Amino acid sequence: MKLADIKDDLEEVLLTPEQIQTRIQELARAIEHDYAGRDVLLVGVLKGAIMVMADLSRALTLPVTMDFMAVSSYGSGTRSSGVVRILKDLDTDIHDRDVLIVEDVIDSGLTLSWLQRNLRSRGARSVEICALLRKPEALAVDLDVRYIGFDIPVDFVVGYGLDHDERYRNVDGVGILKPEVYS
Ligand SMILES: O=P(O)(O)OC[C@H]1O[C@H](OP(=O)(O)OP(=O)(O)O)[C@H](O)[C@@H]1O
Ligand code: HPA
Ligand SMILES: [Mg+2]
Repeated sequence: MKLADIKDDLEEVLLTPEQIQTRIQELARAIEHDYAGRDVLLVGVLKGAIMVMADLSRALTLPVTMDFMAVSSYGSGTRSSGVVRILKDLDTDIHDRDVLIVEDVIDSGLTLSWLQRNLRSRGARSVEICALLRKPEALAVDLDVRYIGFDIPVDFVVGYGLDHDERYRNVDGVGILKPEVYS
């Protein structure tokens, strides 16, 4: 679906598909530079990261391996509960591996703060974060993020993997959801 198909539900368009793809190419160049000659494992955080994972991995000229985790802290609400549950764990042993977590959005930061600590405790050589979006004014924890696509306002956003109650993930860009749609 295109942003235009959900325009009635949107307050405004935040990022067009073109803006997202341009930024993903830039992130890919930075990652290639930093990980040259290393064997990187991309860890996508389901489900939100599916689009970033698909596009970023294909933008890279490095050979990578990919794995996925599913964690949930939101349920169907629009606020993080802070309680992170593993719904699906990695298939990969990450001891001594260079891990790059791929995420769609950093909101409170609670999910990634917990996940980064969890993966580091498994003995990974490095655990860095690449997130397409970050809401600096919503951050509730200090988070060490290596690669960031866009800093955005605190509004609830959907599209390009991001859902509200499981809808809108298949929209090609990112838009701000009208508050009346979720309240
Ligand atoms: O920084 P935080 O406040 O922790 O929020 C960010 C997290 O919340 C969303 O996931 P969600 O739990 O909604 O699952 P989903 O990816 O399946 O939508 C999003 O994809 C991040 O993983
Ligand atoms: O703005 C958001 N949109 C969708 N999912 C989210 N999870 C945290 N913040 C968001
Ligand atoms: Mg979600």
